[in-house]
Amino acid sequence: MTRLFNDPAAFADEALEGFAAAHRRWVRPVTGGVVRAGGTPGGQVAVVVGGGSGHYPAFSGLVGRGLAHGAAVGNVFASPSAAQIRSVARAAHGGAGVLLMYGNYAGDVLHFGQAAERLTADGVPALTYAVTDDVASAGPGEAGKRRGIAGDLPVFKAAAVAAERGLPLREVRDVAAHAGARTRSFGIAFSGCTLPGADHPLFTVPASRMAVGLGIHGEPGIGEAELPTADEAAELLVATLLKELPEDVAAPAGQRAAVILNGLGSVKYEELFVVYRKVAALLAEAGVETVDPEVGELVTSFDMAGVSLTLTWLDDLLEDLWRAPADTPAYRKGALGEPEASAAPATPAPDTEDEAIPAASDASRRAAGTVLAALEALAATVDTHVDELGRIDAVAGDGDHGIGMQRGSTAAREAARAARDLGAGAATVLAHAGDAWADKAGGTSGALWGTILRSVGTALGDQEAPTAARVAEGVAGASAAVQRLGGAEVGDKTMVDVLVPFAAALTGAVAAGDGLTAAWDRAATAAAGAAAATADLLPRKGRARPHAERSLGTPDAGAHSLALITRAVHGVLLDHQ
Ligand SMILES: Nc1ncnc2c1ncn2[C@@H]1O[C@H](COP(=O)(O)OP(=O)(O)O)[C@@H](O)[C@H]1O
Ligand SMILES: O=C(COP(=O)(O)O)[C@@H](O)CO
Repeated sequence: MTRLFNDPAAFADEALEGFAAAHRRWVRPVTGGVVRAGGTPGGQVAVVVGGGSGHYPAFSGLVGRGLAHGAAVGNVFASPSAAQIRSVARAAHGGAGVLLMYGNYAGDVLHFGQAAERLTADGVPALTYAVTDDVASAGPGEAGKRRGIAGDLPVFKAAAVAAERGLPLREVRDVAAHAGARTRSFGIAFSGCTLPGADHPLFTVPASRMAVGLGIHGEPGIGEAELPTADEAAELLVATLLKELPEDVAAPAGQRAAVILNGLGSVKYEELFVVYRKVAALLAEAGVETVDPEVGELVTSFDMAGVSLTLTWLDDLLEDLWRAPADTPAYRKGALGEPEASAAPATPAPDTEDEAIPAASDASRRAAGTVLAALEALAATVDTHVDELGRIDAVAGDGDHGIGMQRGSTAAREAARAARDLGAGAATVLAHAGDAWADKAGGTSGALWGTILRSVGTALGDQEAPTAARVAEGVAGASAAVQRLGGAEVGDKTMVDVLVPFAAALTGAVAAGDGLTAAWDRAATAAAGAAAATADLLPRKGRARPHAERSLGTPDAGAHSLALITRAVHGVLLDHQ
């Protein structure tokens, strides 16, 4: 239970503010996260890590010498936005490029990928690496789909030490990939976490049972079993990881491994030690030499009761990098010499970039009023359904869809209003709204909704009066852009299952001669049907994928919210026709 909070929507920002105030020796706050207080030494690759809030000490607590140069921090259980990541990376840049590192989640992949593209366009060389250590989240044949959990730490550390030793950007990424390929984790949980402001946990486990194969976002495990003793828990964790050796490790005997026994938030250190006692014995029995083991909270999930085991199978290089000293707010080992001189801030992060408002025709400015009304209706419908969207998302996901949509749609409405007040046309109002949505919400839906609004705006332009055909073209463009960006297809149980039939119905009705309002009405009806039909699908993308069976019978959260929004926008079109 999270008891101490103010406005739940401000929780992540306020926690970061307090963290930075408490740890000035190590970190300096910048827009979107924190960087090392002493900066990045000139000519050194900067390793910028990041992810959602709720996982402390990941990610901000891992910034300091011997570990990350900066951390981009998103909302609770939602990836930071591309704008946040870009800002942190520019502040951390020491002149030799930036490696962006994160766990393999849809929102992180989208936003860190977009940030890397924007940084490269800014003249800051940037590469990405997603950690995929959780063996429960996909089979060995699909290792690229696995989530990142406590294995983040050894992989981040290997890359950061390689950067400190002067390796160039590509080689630092190669070291990250090498460490990632040799890192595996597996966990169990006894109760889910409760998000700030929520009155019940994201999942529960019966008292005599445990969830097997936990996630770090309050996702339920992939299975359930009898509650074990501490020794039985250790046996399960060790046996699972010994079955999952990396390709280039033939057998455990004779190997060395970095070991992390990670508490997820409310398992006591003493309990962890009782489990570790057996973990150490079992690894020794298997002939594995443990190197600098860590027992404690390193990647958490609020107050979730759970524990995970991570093994990084070491070779000489990885052992050297794992043993290297580190000095961060939450992770310290060994002794470090005097800090090197930091680079002059090569690419200071702009706090805000005021985009000029391009000239618009009177007709487009009038249309901008309708666009603003549509965004107001959109935000109002999200507000009304925020709890319902969270509940649907919690069935197999992380329960944050309502909060994320609320943050995004509120920011979009405010940005649209400001742009409209400055005389913007329809395209510019939608572009500002889309950027604000992606920036303030982060997460998968933030990136995708930002793209939807921008795509529709591109089709409308700032000069012509929007016709029904242009609106339909814009929606079809948005549908194609979402599929390109997120890689989902119809049938994967995502918002694409609604966006594609919605766009097709709108285009079809307009081509058949319907006016915009009538065509939109038909399309919104098709959207509602398509959203309901996602209840029968098994998810193949996003957070819900590892819990596919559990989601049967419940519609996809993003599909449902999109259908609700299309109906709300129809109300605005009726009023403005
Ligand atoms: N690859 C994808 N393509 C399109 N939509 C996706 C994809 N992955 C997830 N989604 C949509 O995003 C929704 C989840 O949004 P949200 O909960 O806000 O993001 P997150 O999962 O990052 O917390 C899902 O219900 C689904 O509709
Ligand atoms: O949840 C996180 C990011 O993934 P999303 O796909 O945006 O939910 C974050 O907590 C882990 O980085």
